[in-house]
Amino acid sequence: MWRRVASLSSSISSSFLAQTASRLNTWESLTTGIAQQAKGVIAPKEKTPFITFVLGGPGSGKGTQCIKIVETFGFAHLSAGDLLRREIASKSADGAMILNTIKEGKIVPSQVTVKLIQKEMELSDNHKFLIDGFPRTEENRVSFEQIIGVEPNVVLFFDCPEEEMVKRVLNRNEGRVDDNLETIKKRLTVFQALSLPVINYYSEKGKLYTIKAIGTEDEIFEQVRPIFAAFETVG
Ligand SMILES: Nc1ncnc2c1ncn2[C@@H]1O[C@H](COP(=O)(O)OP(=O)(O)OP(=O)(O)O)[C@@H](O)[C@H]1O
Ligand SMILES: Nc1ccn([C@@H]2O[C@H](COP(=O)(O)O)[C@@H](O)[C@H]2O)c(=O)n1
Ligand SMILES: [Mg+2]
Repeated sequence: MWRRVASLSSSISSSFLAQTASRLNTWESLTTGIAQQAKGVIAPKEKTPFITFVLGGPGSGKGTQCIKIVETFGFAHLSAGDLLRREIASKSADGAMILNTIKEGKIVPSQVTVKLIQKEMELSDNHKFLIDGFPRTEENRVSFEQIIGVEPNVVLFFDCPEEEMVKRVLNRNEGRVDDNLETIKKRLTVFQALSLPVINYYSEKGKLYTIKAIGTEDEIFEQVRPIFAAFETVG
């Protein structure tokens, strides 16, 4: 588990703690922070996180390609949509609000989604994360930076024509409440208005890798593979 109770000795000097705190890498902001480290409550994670945001319109094939990335490169896959659907299924306090938002093809308040992602990251033993379907809006993006305190290393954008996305979603057959023509149209509008600006932001930052998301699943993965292979070589 990422967040472990540490057995740091209470006899550790304050100067040592100050030095340690100053060396803490970005991992620590995932937890409740340096203050708790200094109190000896939480042990730092050994490895720097490697974060990939996976973006693209509804049905562009994000989830499908994430499965292949996990199999090939050993990432932990955190799908924002799956985490939200799990909240609905667990009948949590936010469940009804999340269900209505998803049915409307709108975006759940960032605080809710980021907290779910944060919890999963903390529970994971992995340090390589694929965060699928997030950030969907500038608000999502800023909220992640503020709460988690890290930026992505890589941003993948699955670029797919609208008619292909609609066809795939309508054929998905997984019983999702948003897989109907009415909601898909709304989701496509939200994607254009709110998600494309986030994609442009990462393009300007030089972090964006655009994948032409047409062809077979294997053909598309052959565009994805070299991106992660290059990072593996770097170390
Ligand atoms: N290259 C492909 N060719 C044809 N169908 C595909 C391809 N990739 C994925 N699919 C199918 O399209 C549907 C949507 O794919 P997937 O669920 O991966 O998309 P997504 O981007 O995660 O969508 P959403 O944002 O709605 O979760 C699935 O039924 C999947 O099996
Ligand atoms: N960052 C996000 C991600 C998703 N949602 C809501 O969930 C719906 C389904 O998401 P998928 O990634 O599984 O397609 C999406 O349409 C949103 O309603 C969200 O609010 N914020
Ligand atoms: Mg998906």
